Amino acid sequence: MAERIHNKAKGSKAGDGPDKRTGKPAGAPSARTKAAHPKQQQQGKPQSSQRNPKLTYRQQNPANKPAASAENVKPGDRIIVTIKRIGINGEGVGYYRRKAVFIDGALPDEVVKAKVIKVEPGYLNGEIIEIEKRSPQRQEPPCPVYGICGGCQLQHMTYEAQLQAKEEIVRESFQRYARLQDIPLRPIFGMDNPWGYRNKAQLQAGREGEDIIAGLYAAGSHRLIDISGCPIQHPVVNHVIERVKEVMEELQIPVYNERTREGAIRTIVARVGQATGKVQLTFITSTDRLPDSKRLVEKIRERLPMVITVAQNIHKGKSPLVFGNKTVILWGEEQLEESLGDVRFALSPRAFFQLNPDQTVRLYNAVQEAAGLSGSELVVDAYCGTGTIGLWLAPFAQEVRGIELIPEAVLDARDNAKSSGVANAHFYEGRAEQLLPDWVSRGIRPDVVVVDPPRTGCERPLLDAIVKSKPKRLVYVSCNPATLAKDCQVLLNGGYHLEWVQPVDMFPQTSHVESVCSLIYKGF
Ligand SMILES: C[S@@+](CC[C@H](N)C(=O)[O-])C[C@H]1O[C@@H](n2cnc3c(N)ncnc32)[C@H](O)[C@@H]1O
Repeated sequence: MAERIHNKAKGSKAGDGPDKRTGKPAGAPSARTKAAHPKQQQQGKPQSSQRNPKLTYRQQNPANKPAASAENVKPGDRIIVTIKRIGINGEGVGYYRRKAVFIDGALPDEVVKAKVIKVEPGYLNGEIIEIEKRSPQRQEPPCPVYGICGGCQLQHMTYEAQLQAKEEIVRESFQRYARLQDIPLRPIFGMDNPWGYRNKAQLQAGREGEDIIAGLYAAGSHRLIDISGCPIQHPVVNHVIERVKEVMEELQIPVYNERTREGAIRTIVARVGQATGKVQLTFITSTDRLPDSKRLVEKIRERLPMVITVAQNIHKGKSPLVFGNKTVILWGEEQLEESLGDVRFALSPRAFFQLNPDQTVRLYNAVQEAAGLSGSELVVDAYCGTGTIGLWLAPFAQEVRGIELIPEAVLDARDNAKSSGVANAHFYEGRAEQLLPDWVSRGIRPDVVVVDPPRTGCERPLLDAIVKSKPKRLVYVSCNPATLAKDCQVLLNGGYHLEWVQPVDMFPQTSHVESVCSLIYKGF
């Protein structure tokens, strides 16, 4: 089922949508009635100032009897919660009779009346019914599909408050998981303009009546939400996506239907080069043949002069990966040129590249500072992806060795080294938790190790090999403060000292926060 919601907020059936956590209908409002969505609710009523402050909430609201104790709480109960902080997924976190309550769309210092929707031994999930006391940090989210498309979690919060919340998330994680009460936390690197920063859109194609739509599935469902003019997407990318939809509609290009397994185009991917403004456009198809591809390319070339590549990637299977293995260039250049600082990249349609280039430069500068290179060091870049961090550091080191699991990413890393003229960086395919211990057992002792693992953090054998080989500096880059703090605790127990933690806001309006940790080996 597909749904189209334009900036002008056409009618929608979003109210049937499931809740992110439960997958059950959550009564999310349509774009037309968006002010009613918890994340978009502007003012709770009645005003707490109109009440008799001497009466308890229960005395003032006899009909809304709160549940007797946290143990007896059941789904459907109404509870009053004061929100203490923003949780790792962007939800408001408060306590009901000492039990944690997670409430989507609630902000710190707000008092909310919530319906309990899930009861677990350690926590409750609630849904806002009414905001009793509203935070001054609450704002009207600019996006008409906010709270429905699931891409952003914090648009209902001022940017300043988002940054503060992200610092708190990092601090809280170290307190909770590393038992460090007072960490050397630097102020987060925020963006001057926290909108329009994403250089790539990857949108599912669908149909609504005669219209072609492109968007994301509503969280936990197969309901496609059309996204027009996404405010965190680069404007050129938004423009390209809109024109491409028009051309597909004119030519009646068949889009893939998940249910019937008929049609061709599954996903539209548009990536803009930050330095050039040129766009690489890829159609991911479920079939080898893309119907009417010649006229499709012609019309795109006529209307979108910034597009320098039209590629087709074939993904026939059911795999959850977005791209298939085969890519054909239908017209134009094989690769998109991109650069970060002085490092140049040539990106094939499937190649991974950071989505926020400006903040990536700030992130990598922090990594470079933490690495403290003098030119004589052997640096290991574990979990290196397409080699971006290793290539950033290579001019300041004797040698860089990157380790990456995905073979294509290793090939891209080697290509990127070539196109940037970097001769002292070598990239190895394998598991960091196997290759590094193996190197250490063969007497290879890195001076600096950089780790940038997936959200799950580093595998224990890797941490053990680091502690065993004692590189003088360890740089931990992480997109998950919880696993970062847990892994840091292992390293601190192994003789490392936490010099500083630098959070970086790579994805404004979302709850994600990236951090760089500088750790120095001091022994005991
Ligand atoms: C967060 S990304 C980091 C990418 C890169 N450092 C960058 O800045 O673009 C994590 C990378 O680790 C890779 N990976 C996942 N598990 C791995 C493992 N056990 N050993 C080596 N690489 C792994 C993933 O394929 C992915 O490219």
